[in-house]
Amino acid sequence: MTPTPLLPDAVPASGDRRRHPAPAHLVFFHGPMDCGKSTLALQVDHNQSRQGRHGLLLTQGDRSGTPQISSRVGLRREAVEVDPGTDVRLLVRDRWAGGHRVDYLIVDEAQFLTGEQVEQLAELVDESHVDVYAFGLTTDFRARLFPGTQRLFELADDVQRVQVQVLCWCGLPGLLNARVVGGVMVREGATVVVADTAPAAVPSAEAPGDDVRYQVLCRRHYVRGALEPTPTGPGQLALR
Ligand SMILES: Nc1ncnc2c1ncn2[C@@H]1O[C@H](COP(=O)(O)OP(=O)(O)O)[C@@H](O)[C@H]1O
Ligand SMILES: Cc1cn([C@H]2C[C@H](O)[C@@H](COP(=O)(O)O)O2)c(=O)[nH]c1=O
Repeated sequence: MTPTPLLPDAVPASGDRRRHPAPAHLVFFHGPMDCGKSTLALQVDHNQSRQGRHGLLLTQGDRSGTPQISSRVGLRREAVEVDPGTDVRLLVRDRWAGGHRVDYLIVDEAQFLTGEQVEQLAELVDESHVDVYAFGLTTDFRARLFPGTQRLFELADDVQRVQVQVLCWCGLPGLLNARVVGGVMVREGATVVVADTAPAAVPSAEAPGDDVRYQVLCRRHYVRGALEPTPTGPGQLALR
């Protein structure tokens, strides 16, 4: 953890402790792609702001290509884009310096945070009484924890798997994100390649000109690399 906390000597009226006497929390909601994380992020923001609390929305590499939190349900809200060099404590402090309240943070695409940024979030919770609600992928296309996710698992007060099930093509719950490049499932490449689950053409630095998409699979079909059954592949059909 960083030993030099950016303690807000003059925390503005953000933490009205009479109305919110409970300690602040770092909560992490996680799941595979398309399980409703961004939708939930916007719902949490909506419910918090209805209480008169003031939130700051952060994201990184939203699929829309713009600084916003966008849900496939159709909801979207403007957000502040962060990158691996952003000190989230300074972001909040700058808001306070500008006279804005920040009672809570909504952090979408939290899997892309660095471990240090997760520690900064924990510091905001513990030292400045800012609630943090983070939303992100559990694992990458190699079925390994993202670094930000791992640190959130380690530090969050509360870790919750998003309840909505994404279904593999076989009907079982989908847990793992397959990356599909040019129609083929790949297991090597850059950790971060922003793209959707819908089959749309997205230029990729690692495979220029190829379409990149993701498909959520159950573990068995992820391990076997079975994107879907094909009429010419009885072995794949037999997997069902
Ligand atoms: N037309 C629709 N009607 C109802 N629900 C939808 C529709 N389109 C998408 N969804 C829901 O939105 C979910 C994806 O939400 P989203 O917040 O974009 O996911 P994530 O951020 O986890 O990738 C889907 O699992 C599905 O439940
Ligand atoms: C598995 C995996 C995903 N990504 C990218 C793809 C999308 O842009 C986001 C996840 O978006 P969602 O809101 O959860 O649908 O992450 C990646 O860069 N690397 C991966 O391994």
